[in-house]
Amino acid sequence: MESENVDHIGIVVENLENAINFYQEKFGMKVIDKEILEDRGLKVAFMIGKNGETALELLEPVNHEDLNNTIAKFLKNRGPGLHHIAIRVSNIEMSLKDLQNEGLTLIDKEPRKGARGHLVAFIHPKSSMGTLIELVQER
Ligand SMILES: C[C@@H](C(=O)O)C(=O)SCCNC(=O)CCNC(=O)[C@H](O)C(C)(C)COP(=O)(O)OP(=O)(O)OC[C@H]1O[C@@H](n2cnc3c(N)ncnc32)[C@H](O)[C@@H]1OP(=O)(O)O
Repeated sequence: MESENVDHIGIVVENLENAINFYQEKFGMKVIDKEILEDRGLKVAFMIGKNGETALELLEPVNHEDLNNTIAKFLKNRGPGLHHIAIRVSNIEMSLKDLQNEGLTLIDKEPRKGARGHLVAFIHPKSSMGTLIELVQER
């Protein structure tokens, strides 16, 4: 399959506003999008630097105590920090088929609507060298 670029790097945080201030004040990054993903129980912010190629996606669970929420569970088990990388592709359905044929384990067999209205799908970290990988197709 072909990748376009690293779309974003997902970082789990304890407190979204504190994390936004940190990346703004220390690294001069700016927020390009902030939303609450009701269906995922997440508050997210995307931040970029001056040239804006690859974004950071900061993720905080709406309810830290809900351990059915993957991000709340991650925060409890591993603490804040790097969570996933997202690779942008032009045809997500074809990329998923290719990766499945290559023997990777798909968490999402079908793409679904993710942040910023894009189509997204995740690959299991156990089949991708220990890193959770998200595919993203812009729409
Ligand atoms: C905003 C929106 C978007 O981007 O548009 C999103 O949905 S973003 C982000 C929120 N959505 C997601 O993350 C969806 C995809 N993620 C998932 O489905 C889940 O988090 C899994 C990756 C399947 C892990 O869930 P599970 O309940 O199995 O977790 P667990 O704590 O029992 O961990 C099982 C094993 O996976 C490892 N593990 C867990 N999370 C990991 C991560 N982020 N990166 C690498 N390894 C990870 C644990 O260390 C453990 O390894 P050991 O067995 O060796 O101890």
